Amino acid sequence: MNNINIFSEIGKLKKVMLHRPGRELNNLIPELMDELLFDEIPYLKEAQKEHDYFSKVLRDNHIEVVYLEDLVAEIIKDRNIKEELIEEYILENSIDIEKEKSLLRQYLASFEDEKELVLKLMEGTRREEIKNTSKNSLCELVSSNLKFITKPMPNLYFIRDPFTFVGNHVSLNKMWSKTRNRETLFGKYILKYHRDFKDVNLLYNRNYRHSIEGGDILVLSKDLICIGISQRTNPKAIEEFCKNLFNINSSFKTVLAFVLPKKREFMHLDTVFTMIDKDLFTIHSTIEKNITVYSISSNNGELKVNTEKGFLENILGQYLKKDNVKLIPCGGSSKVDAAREQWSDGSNTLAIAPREVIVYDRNTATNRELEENGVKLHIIKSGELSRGRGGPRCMSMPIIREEI
Ligand SMILES: NC(=O)NCCC[C@H](N)C(=O)O
Repeated sequence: MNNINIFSEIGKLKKVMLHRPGRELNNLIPELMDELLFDEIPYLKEAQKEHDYFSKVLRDNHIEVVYLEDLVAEIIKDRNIKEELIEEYILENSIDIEKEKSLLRQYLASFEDEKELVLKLMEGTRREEIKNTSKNSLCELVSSNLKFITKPMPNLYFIRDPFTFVGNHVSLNKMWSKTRNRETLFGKYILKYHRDFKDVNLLYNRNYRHSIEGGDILVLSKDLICIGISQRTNPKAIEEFCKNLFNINSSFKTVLAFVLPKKREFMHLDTVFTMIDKDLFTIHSTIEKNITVYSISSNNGELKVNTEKGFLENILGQYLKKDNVKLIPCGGSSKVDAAREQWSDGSNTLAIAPREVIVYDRNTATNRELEENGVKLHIIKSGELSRGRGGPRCMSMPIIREEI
């Protein structure tokens, strides 16, 4: 089997990448909440406990768990790569003051331990960590009142979004927000230098103009991918992704593009729709009623786009060659439970095998519906992790799944 093998959302999961929430969460402050895409401040110690339990459930089910921070630490053992990463990180954080840049460079280079350096880049640097006593220019005077030299990256534990393994390939995503595009730098480095990933073909690149995020990309079968046209993913990016996908010698024949409301609570397709089995999905009812779906395929090297007609079950059934596709409503039949539980990622399940999923404990109505449909649940705690607006699927990046 290849180093990367993702031809469904449900094939037995063999290897997955995570990021353990770190001190970046301790750098969240109310005035930066909107910019950093958080609604609340999670309690780090509990968030780590919950995340460690998530990781244990995966390992107890014979899934190899690798951490992004360890992969990056491995490659920066090479001093040249370490320097290159520090330079690019400084550039991406748009620091205008030369003196500050050079102090930050020295500070970061002083981290001997590679993993500590990676965790520091993720955490951000508070102004008090580096003393720049000179206040000669207007920029220096103004920035002396700012709390951070580099801001934290608190969304990194939603590792689903910055890059996405598809088939034997990868999409290094261009993120909708400036803050999250910094996260894709770690993806860039492992895809460029890590022995397990450096020969993988790119379906998209972080320096492309239009945004596409991993939460919008769902690989349903070796033929079919679904992508959300969402707050975060632009139709132009989907066209470029499709061109590359169809040009590369891959098995995929069709991409279904789902039009989503451009709202924070539905920011990605996987906040409203996930795959549980070959013919079973979760859905949020607001989406199901109004959804427009376009199919994209390749016709003599050109993209061919059609508007699909009919119910979502039937559209999916047609492309998956299944007669009875069933959609399980998030929150069951209650509109109140549906709205509450979608907000806390009730629809954001992570399948570790067909009809076997990891879910948050708090979404009791959705979990009941899933069990009534014969789905095996692995329930994890969610008091702190859910505060970032992402669930088990958002917190995982599958690398290898068995084919189904
Ligand atoms: N795939 C996902 O839906 N990921 C959740 C991302 C949550 C994060 N706070 C964000 O706004 O980007």
